[in-house]
Amino acid sequence: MQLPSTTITDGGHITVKPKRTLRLLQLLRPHRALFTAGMLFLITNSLAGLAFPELLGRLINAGKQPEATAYIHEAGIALVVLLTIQAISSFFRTLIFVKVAEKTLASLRQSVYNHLIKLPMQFFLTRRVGELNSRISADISLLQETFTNTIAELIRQLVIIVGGITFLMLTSIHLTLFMLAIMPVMVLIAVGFGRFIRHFSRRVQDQVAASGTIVEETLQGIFSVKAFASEFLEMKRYREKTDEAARIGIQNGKYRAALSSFVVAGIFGALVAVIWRGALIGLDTGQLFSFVLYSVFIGSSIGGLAEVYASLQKSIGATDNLFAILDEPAEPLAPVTRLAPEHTLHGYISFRHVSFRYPGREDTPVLKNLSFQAQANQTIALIGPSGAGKSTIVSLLLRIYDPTGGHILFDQKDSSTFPLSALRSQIATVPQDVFLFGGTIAENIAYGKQDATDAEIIAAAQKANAWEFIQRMPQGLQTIVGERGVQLSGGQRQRIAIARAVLKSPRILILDEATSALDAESEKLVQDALSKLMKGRTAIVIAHRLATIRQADKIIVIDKGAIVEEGTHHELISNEEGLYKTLCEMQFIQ
Ligand SMILES: Nc1ncnc2c1ncn2[C@@H]1O[C@H](COP(=O)(O)OP(=O)(O)OP(=O)(O)O)[C@@H](O)[C@H]1O
Repeated sequence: MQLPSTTITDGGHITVKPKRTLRLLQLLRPHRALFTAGMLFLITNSLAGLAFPELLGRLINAGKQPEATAYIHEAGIALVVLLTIQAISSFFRTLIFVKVAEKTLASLRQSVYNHLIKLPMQFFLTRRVGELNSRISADISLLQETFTNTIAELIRQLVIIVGGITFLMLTSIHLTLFMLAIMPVMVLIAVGFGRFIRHFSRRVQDQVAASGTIVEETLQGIFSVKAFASEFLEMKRYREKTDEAARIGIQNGKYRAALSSFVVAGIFGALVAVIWRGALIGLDTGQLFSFVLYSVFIGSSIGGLAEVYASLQKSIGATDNLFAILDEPAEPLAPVTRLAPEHTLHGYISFRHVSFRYPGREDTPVLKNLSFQAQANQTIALIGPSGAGKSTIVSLLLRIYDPTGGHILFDQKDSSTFPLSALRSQIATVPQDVFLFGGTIAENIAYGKQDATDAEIIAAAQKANAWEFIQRMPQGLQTIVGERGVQLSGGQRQRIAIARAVLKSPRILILDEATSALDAESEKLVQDALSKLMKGRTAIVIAHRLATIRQADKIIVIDKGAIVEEGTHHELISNEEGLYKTLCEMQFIQ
């Protein structure tokens, strides 16, 4: 995948760069008013949290004041008010951030999908679809966390650190500096240590998983284990893996033990040192109490900041991946509402000296200087051995790819002068491997024409010889086809695809004959439907069974990307030396 120039990867580690952070924040732009409101609640919430230790300190000290009861009530009520403000602001802050995150992610999902579906075929050639899909959903979930929590946490922690230090400075600059010299260092060491341990725990889990795999595999393949008498070998392998897991686990335990003593000695030690020093310089109980509480707040915010930074780095990596997809140039597609007269096809097709190499396989010419014509309403059959280049011709016709040499003309005009969507909307394909979507039969037929009425769908199904079997199904047109149409037979799927093409009523028809033979009856139904469909249209037929193309106006024999013969069945069959004759003989056709 082509990554944008701003991506900086350093041994798999992604560093935060301002430009990339900005790109992440730009996603929030449409919701900036709502986001700002959320920010206000967040800041209110953080400030209220900040006042908490101070007020608590006052409450503790209130007993020593001359009119103790009044002071105690005052401080107590102030704390209740504070907690109410905190509760309310916390509610709205969470609500608003979730709203912003959900809206942002929905539009991000939509733009990534909308872009992805418009990317040219060559993008998909080098990527695994499953991987792309899980990548995108993982990256988007990461961003969900960022927009709901991470950004808010970052702000909250900054407010607490800055505000907390200010409060402390007001109490005692000397003690604050003392605290700052030891507390953050201890916290950061603890965070770093914690991360190291987490990495170690992952290694333990991997080892345990590896030993689990041995159990699973050997039990599934227990027959082979016994047949090869390898029980003792497997026992040894399992012992090694589990012993290793135990060894790493014990080592991990040592680090954990060290961390907990460090937390007790280091962090609590730092707190003790602060209280000690504070007592020495004469702070009273209340002041000392709020001082310690602020120190804890600040310490945990510094620790939290390190986590937030790591999580932001991951999100920026995720946005880089998503933006890399968005930065890929898409096909210039636009919805076809009405065909302009100059873009209406009349059915004449001409290949002129067309050459082609697949992107990424530039060293292998697939089509070599290919020229042929199809007059309007003619049927042209493409035949030739497997790998000759027949499907490639179809891909070029649909402009899935553009030729690397030569031209393809529709009605004497270069194919590149037609808008892609306008061109494709006038061509229908009935492919070999019919792909049916998981919806109803009606939806699948209407794929050729989204606004088709039920009557039109039924008429198309009748023309495609599909109506009879659809009618026999309990739910008729509303029958749900299973994933990839598994509940339908090959012949039935083909007839649905034909009905789709009937409904689309294309000017040009591309038929890729199924290689797997249908039974005689299905074959006849499919052939009948196809003959009806081909009438009055230009048809390009990729034929595997030569018996079906005798009536073609022209048969083009392709071998290794070049045309080796061209003519009608009768012309070609009389050439004793020809490839067509040989192929016919192999299929017992006279
Ligand atoms: N996406 C691709 N990337 C690279 N090479 C490809 C790609 N698709 C096909 N090819 C190569 O192009 C050549 C022509 O393939 P094509 O699918 O057009 O042949 P075909 O005549 O339709 O074969 P079949 O009858 O088996 O379907 C083959 O050598 C094939 O390996």
